[in-house]
Order: sequence, then C-alpha cells, then structure tokens
Amino acid sequence: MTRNCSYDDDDVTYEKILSSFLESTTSWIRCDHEDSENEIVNLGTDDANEIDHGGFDNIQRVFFGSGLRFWLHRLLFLDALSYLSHGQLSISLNRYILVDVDDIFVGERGTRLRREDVQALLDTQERIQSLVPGFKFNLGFSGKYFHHGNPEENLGDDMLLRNVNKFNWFSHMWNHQQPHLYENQTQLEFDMLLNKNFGKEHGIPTDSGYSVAPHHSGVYPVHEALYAAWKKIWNIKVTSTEEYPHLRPARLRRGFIHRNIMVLPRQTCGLFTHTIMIDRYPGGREKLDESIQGGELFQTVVYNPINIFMSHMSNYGNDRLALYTFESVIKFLRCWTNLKLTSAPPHALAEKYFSMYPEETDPVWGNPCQDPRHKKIWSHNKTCDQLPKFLVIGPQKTGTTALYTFLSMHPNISSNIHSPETFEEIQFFNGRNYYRGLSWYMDFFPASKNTTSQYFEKSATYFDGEMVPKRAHALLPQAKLVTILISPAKRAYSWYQHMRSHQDPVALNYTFYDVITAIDSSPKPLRDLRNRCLNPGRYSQHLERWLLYYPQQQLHIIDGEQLRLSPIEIMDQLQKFIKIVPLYDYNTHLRYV
Ligand SMILES: Nc1ncnc2c1ncn2[C@@H]1O[C@H](COP(=O)(O)OS(=O)(=O)O)[C@@H](OP(=O)(O)O)[C@H]1O
Repeated sequence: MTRNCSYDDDDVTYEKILSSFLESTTSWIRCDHEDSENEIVNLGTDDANEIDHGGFDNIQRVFFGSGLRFWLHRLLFLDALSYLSHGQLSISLNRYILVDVDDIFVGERGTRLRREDVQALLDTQERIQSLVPGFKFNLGFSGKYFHHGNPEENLGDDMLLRNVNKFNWFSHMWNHQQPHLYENQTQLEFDMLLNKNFGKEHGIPTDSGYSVAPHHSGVYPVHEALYAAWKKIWNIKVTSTEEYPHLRPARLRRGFIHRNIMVLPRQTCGLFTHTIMIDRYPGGREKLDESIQGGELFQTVVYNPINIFMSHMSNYGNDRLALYTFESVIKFLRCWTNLKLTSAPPHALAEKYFSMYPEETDPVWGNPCQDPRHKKIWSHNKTCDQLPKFLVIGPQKTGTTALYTFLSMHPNISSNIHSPETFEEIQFFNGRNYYRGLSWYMDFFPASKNTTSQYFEKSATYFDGEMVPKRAHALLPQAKLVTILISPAKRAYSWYQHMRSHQDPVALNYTFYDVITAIDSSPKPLRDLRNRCLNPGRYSQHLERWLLYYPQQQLHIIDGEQLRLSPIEIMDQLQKFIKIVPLYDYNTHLRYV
C-alpha cells in the first residue's frame, strides 16, 4: 500500500486501502506528512491490506492479509473500524500527556542533575511545548535530599529552583520513606509538613493537590494513614499509581477514588532509576527506539487517552534518556498519527479521566496476598489470616442467625467481632461500608495465634447484593460460600412479619397479600416492601450471579427446613465442606425441640 493519500486504482470492487479513510479528519494515520508526496510505505506484502466495497453483497470489508503485528496495521485497523462503521466505532484522537519526574533531588552523588542537565531539561521542555500545548515537566520533590549531591550537582539543584516557575511541582515524601512503613499517622503528618515547609521556604508551589508516594507505597493497597495525612497536610485530591489493580498487564491498569482522592493509572515509559546510560538499557538503543517507533511506548499513548508517565530524575542527567525518549515519541506520534497531544495539570486530568470512565469511580479491593508486589508495600501489621475463610451469604429470613450461632459454638471457628452499627453482620461487600476500605474490614478480624482456627463472616444481605459476588471474589477468591434456601414464599412472609414486628408502617397498614400483589402504580413504599419480600427469593437469578465469579465447588447450599429439623446432620455436612478440624460433635450440644 502506498502512503500517498491520492492513491487510485482501476478496480472498483477491490482496491488497496482507500484513500478516503486515510484522508478523513478522524483518521489515526497521518497522510499530510511532509515527505509523503512520493513516499511509499510498505505495510506488509503488496496485497496485504485491501478493501472490498461490497459490490457483490453490499457488505464492505477491509482485509488484513498479514495480521496486526506491525504497528501501522493496528492504526489502520482502528481507521478501518471507524470507516466501516461510519464513525460509530471510533475513538477520540485527543491524548493527554503528563510526565512526572519523581525524586528530583533524590539520587546518588554522581548520578544527579548538573546545570547542563537542567538547561537541557528546559530546552527540551520548550521544544515539547511547541508540539504539546500546556506541557510542563511535573517535578516531585523530597526536600531532605536538596543539596545532597556533589558541588556541581548542588548547582544543578539551585538552577532548578531559579527556574521554579517554569515547571509544575508536586510533593513526594520528605525523606523518600515509603508511607506504608509509618504505622503512626502523626509521624507521617510530621514528615509531610517538613516537606511542605521546605517547599514554601524555597518558593516551590505547594498547591497542586497532587502527590505521588515513593514506590507506590500506601496508594494501593491502601494505607489509610497516607490518605488521611495527604488530605490533612497537603489537601491532596489526585495521585497516580501503576499498581491498581496490578502492575501487569499494563493495559489493564485502572483508576479509582478513595476518600475523595482520585487515583489515576500511571504508565511506564521503560526507563527506571538504574537505566541512566544507554548501554544499560536492556537491548540498547535499538530496543529503546523500537519502543518509541511504533513499539510499546508509542502504543501506550495510542491506546490511553490520558497518560501519566513515571520517570526519575536520574533519567534526565547522565545520558538524558528521558529527554530523548519523550521528545522522540512525541515527534513520532506527531509524524505518523493525527492524535492531538495536549497536557494539563493532574487535577484537570483526573476530572477528565473519571468523566470518561465513571464506572471506575468505585474501587474493587483485591487481596494484597495474591500479588507479591502488593504484599511488599502493605502494612507489616496486616496478615491475610485476618480475612474470613468462608461467608454465610444469606438470604435474610432463612435461618442465618441460627446457623451463625451453631458455627460460633465450634472451638476452631470464629466470627468477626461485632459491629456497633450492624451487630454480628459487617455488611461490607454491599452498601457504603465497602468505601471504608479493606483495613476497616480487616479490623473486624483481629490477628490470632491459632492457625487452625477459621474466620467466617455472616451477612444475610450479601446473597442478593448486585455488586457483592464481584467484590467478594476480588478479595476472597478462595472463600467458600454458604447459603440457606427455604421456600421463597415462606421467606417473603417471614420478612413481612419481621417488618411488622419492627413497627414498619407499611407492613402494619397493608396485608401480606396487598404487599406481594402491589403493582408498578402502587405507592412507592408499598413497592419497596414488595421488593424486599420478593426479590431475595429469586434464588436462581442471584445464584447465577455468584456462579459467574465462584466455581460451584465453593458453594454449599443448605436446605433451611433441614437446618430446622436435622441441625446435627446439616452441621456435620457443613464442617466437611469447610474442611474444619477437629470435627465438632454437635450431637452433644444441639437438640431439635
Ligand atoms: N434452627 C433453625 N433452623 C432454621 N431456621 C430457623 C432456626 N431457628 C430459627 N429459624 C428461623 O429463621 C428465621 C430467621 O432467619 P434469619 O436468622 O436468617 O433472619 S434475619 O435475616 O437474620 O433477620 C426465623 O423465621 P420466622 O420464624 O419465619 O421469622 C426463624 O424462625
């Protein structure tokens, strides 16, 4: 295929990729390239990519003869989707880029910025600004390490401060300490304050509302003390991490909001603290250029509307690989795509991100013990034994309290400690408690020395909670689930009686028949009661949702009538299901009366 946009062909049914979709303003591939007039770009074999106008069957097709491994083919594929769907399947061409330079003063002597490096930083920034409106390097500072270089490097520090207004700034930790190592919030606040005072004394703006934690520590898995101290000392509104939900695969990184702090996904540019010289870059310059020219870094920008890049100060000194990398990839993007590159401060990017992906607002708490990286940056006071091994999920009015009592009799089974609000039930995975975070949940399960003991949690509203299976599975994928079922009609009636005994005015004023036959035009309170009577009883619907996440071997269904009539037998079966040892002899403790 030629890249010359005036490509023409005599064949009316099949032709090489149509000029029209490359000429369109929404096209990904840029055709007005300076030297494109006579340029021929080979996109694979000669007839690798063709369009069929649908002359025979009225269905237009684009053929990709040699797959999508070549980067230009991928762009072409996006263009093809857009072209064939008449714009319905097209993604915006706007791309935001923010480059964080973490640890602007932190680095071993001999690897830090000298004045020439700072000048290069300023010069490159200026050139990038002409390609990416609004672009400024975003410098993260840990004040304790200011002037900790050799004399030349200390002059570099001074030059950064002389140019303080040319950059954006954000706070790192004062001493570059990982926040999850602070158990004491007061100490964390104290150290944050030191950094803030340093910033003020040196004319560094302290109002960006953005911060980044060293090594992602405390951001995810969440360290509550960090969020609280960030809010209090810095009024932080935005942060970013590579760790949510996991570092890899990078394309699945997402954002979430916790305690009103917006956590944005962060992209990796391929440069790390130790890759400061090109000969230490894995694979050398060839590999770096591969990443820039259509490879991983290029595609990161292509596929992410908002890009916050992670880079370190040492990448800007030495061989200045970061300057080379960012300027080159931006130029390459500008040369080969119609992407519109801009930059904006973190808060604006965060607002934009969550308006684009509102479904990411709610976090999904994963299990830190299932990711070795997360375990490393998790409070040392926490252990995964502080989580339940099985859940009694309800539904309500099926005998869950009786089952809870029987289980609690077992010497090696413990429930959570009671909640002041919801008593024996924590009700974490449904409702607002979930937003209180994992630490809040784990505090209900104090660390125990008895390793053979099993924690369980009973919350009868879990059964029919829309979000519960997904959330429970994210945190407790190995957990066993116990549900009790009785006739849905009996359950509905039991709930109605329950509400009457709690003096619910609707239940008192209407008969059970009135409630369950309420129609959509009935008063809302009546419909609400009807829903609470009937909806949890739609057993198959709720069980199907649980089984989307958990294998059926992890689910144990108890017949509620049997629990009433033969509790000993039921408890023996349950003990075997949860594999608890020793087996407790309920025969000597329970009797059906
Ligand atoms: N041992 C035993 N086995 C089976 N069922 C029993 C048992 N003990 C009590 N019950 C009946 O369970 C009903 C209360 O269920 P829950 O404890 O799940 O109710 S709640 O959701 O916690 O309010 C409640 O039903 P109703 O009598 O219809 O209200 C209890 O009678």
